[in-house]
Amino acid sequence: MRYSAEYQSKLCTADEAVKVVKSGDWVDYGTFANQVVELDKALAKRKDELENVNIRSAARAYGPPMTVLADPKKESFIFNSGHFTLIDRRMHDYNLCNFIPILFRECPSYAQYVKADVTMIAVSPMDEHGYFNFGLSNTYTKAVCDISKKVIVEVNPKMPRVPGGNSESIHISEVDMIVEADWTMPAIPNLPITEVDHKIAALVLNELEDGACIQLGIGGMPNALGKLIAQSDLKDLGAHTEMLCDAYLDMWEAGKLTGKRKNIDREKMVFTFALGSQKLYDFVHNNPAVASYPVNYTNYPHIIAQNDKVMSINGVLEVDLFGQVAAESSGPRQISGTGGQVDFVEGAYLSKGGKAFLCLPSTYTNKKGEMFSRIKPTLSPGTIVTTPRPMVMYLVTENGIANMKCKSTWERAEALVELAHPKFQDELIREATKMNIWTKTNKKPTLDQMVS
Ligand SMILES: CC(=O)SCCNC(=O)CCNC(=O)[C@H](O)C(C)(C)COP(=O)(O)OP(=O)(O)OC[C@H]1O[C@@H](n2cnc3c(N)ncnc32)[C@H](O)[C@@H]1OP(=O)(O)O
Ligand SMILES: CCCC(=O)O
Repeated sequence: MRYSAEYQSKLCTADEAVKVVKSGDWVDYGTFANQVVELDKALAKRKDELENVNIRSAARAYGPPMTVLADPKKESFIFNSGHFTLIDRRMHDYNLCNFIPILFRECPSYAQYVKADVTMIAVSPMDEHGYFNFGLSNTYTKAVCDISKKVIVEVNPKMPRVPGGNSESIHISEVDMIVEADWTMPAIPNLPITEVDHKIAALVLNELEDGACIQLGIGGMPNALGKLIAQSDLKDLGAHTEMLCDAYLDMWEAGKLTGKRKNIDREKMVFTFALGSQKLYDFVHNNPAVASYPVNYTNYPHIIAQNDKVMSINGVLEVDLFGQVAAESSGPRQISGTGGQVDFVEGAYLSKGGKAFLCLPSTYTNKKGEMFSRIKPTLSPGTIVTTPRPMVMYLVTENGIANMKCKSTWERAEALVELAHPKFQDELIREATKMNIWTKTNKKPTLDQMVS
């Protein structure tokens, strides 16, 4: 094979490869399933030789990195993440991970602001033309490799080779070192579908039409919706999404996802990362029906909007009576991230016939069994707004669906009280009255009083 001599010359052990890391370096671990395993273990072994090495990543799909476990005092390794999964969140709870606020679509362009000394990325085996495919995560991987002083790939035959629109692979000539590995891709179990998920999904289903182009976020509700769509009469749906999850497989297997009515990437399921079951990973391998693109393609609103009837369906944590949406923190506790939420809310709104749905169960029950309303008079102190109120379109709970566009603050409050759990509605009305956004009961001043 043409590139085998070059491959052999760059091939080394993980221990040899990580010698390139120096104290004070920034090391990029990439996103989701492309985060390296063997190189991380090898780097952890250098704990006593290194200090102040910052690791940058987003959305960890495995357990905590060995570099973090080996150095809980953060003398040698400081772990940073631009988006929290359960794993990043737990590390952050224990002060073992920093959060970097990002707009996911902008990540490839952050290359101009960051120091990137070493990038380590898991890839699929090299093809006959000398390319390593990024497999399950296209995201901003190529952009960070492009600016990195050294690039190390961890080649894994279990990483699917995913056809791409662009930036889905790196050529051996751009790689400094190659390490081989054989770990299993992180499979995310299908989240159980609750009755509330099912009710929310059914409300969203009512809004969908033939030819819609679907973006689904993470969680049990999108999976419920995928299953409902699979059983529905809907036809010729398309997929242009940030995350490809198992719900798309359900829709595909039911013959719903033809992509025939898409205006761009016709007949292709477009995404920037895949996260789900091994069945999903087998599905994307060498499959001409899918195309991975970098996140600055999948997530830019003006690109999203080139397809008609874009239906964006994402999860949120809390909403206040003013319609501000919190999807990433509860008080100051970072739970998730902005991710691509605002990208798709805006992209769907701009799409002809498009709709953006932000969905939440009306209540949250904490570990002590106490139940709270997720619709709050005001967001709790410290809670971060993810989608600002003028951008918000449809809000959905198990109790109903409401379009916030063009609604005044009092109309929003009324609609949100309707979406709340009945147990909390009276209290919300009392608070709305105090805040002067409940015109049903508020005594409005007379004109004389107003001008005096
Ligand atoms: C991957 C994609 O989604 S692509 C689409 C665009 N991206 C986004 O929309 C990003 C923002 N959205 C998200 O990250 C998610 O949709 C979320 C976090 C809002 C919901 O995701 P889910 O998986 O349904 O969240 P889940 O119910 O598991 O809760 C996550 C955590 O938040 C906690 N939590 C949830 N609701 C609340 C609340 N109202 N108050 C306090 N904590 C809460 C849970 O206890 C859990 O914490 P724990 O794991 O430490 O126990
Ligand atoms: C890394 C971003 C994932 C998300 O949008 O939720």
